[in-house]
Amino acid sequence: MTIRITEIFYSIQGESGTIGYPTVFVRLTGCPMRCSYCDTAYAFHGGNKMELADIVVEVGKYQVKHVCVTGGEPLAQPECHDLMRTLCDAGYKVSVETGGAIDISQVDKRVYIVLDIKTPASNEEPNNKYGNLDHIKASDCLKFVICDDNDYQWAKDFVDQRGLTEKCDVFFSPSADQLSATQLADWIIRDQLAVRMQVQLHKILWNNEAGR
Ligand SMILES: C[S@@+](CC[C@H](N)C(=O)[O-])C[C@H]1O[C@@H](n2cnc3c(N)ncnc32)[C@H](O)[C@@H]1O
Ligand SMILES: Nc1nc2[nH]cc(C(=O)O)c2c(=O)[nH]1
Ligand code: SF4
Ligand SMILES: [Mg+2]
Repeated sequence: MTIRITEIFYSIQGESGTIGYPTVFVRLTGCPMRCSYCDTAYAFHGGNKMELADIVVEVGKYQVKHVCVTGGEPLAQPECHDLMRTLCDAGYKVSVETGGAIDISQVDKRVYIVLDIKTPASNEEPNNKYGNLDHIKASDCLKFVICDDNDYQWAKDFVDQRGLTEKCDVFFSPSADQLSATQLADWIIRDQLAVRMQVQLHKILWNNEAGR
């Protein structure tokens, strides 16, 4: 079984609930979406087909507990499920970053799902598969990348109306170079939201899109 891979690298997790852990990133190639702010457009095309067994060998070169399966859109390749299952079986703590346009119901229950809900300014909000919310575990998380004040209001209302902070962690993150982190923090405090503020740690540390 082969999977198209853009890169496998070791860094510090810069996002979501596992932020700060040394992590191996497996970045799958290809994405059906085109978010306005996407910092990973280099993963839309290209990459190399790799055997699942060779991916596991590459990950095994690092002394690490955490593996983050990302992209592109990792779930766009159905073989991603075999990869995640194999990594879980090997004892890794596996997370998957998904943009929410593809069904998550078949994701292995041991995997920590980071489900991005696309906002209006991403231009991909119509592609959110809202049925995915029914498959989120209490240990998973939801994430909103906020581009402007309209996105903030939209995300706030979305979370409020569905009581999402009662369901799992909810992250609000500013779109890099588009919305100031301080502005987003001020809005969250003003409205006393029960969400978790997040900035991409790797961009602070290395000022690049991946941190590798
Ligand atoms: C590159 S995506 C890959 C996984 C999946 N396609 C998704 O969108 O969740 C990983 C994460 O980076 C976030 N991201 C991409 N570009 C960003 C930017 N310019 N500022 C902040 N977060 C960004 C995405 O919203 C997503 O949560
Ligand atoms: N350091 C680092 N942390 C990350 N967390 C999620 C990433 C992603 O691109 O999905 C990412 C990434 O690209 N680099
Ligand atoms: S879904 Fe993820 S990889 Fe695809 S365009 Fe949006 S941020 Fe980029
Ligand atoms: Mg990234």
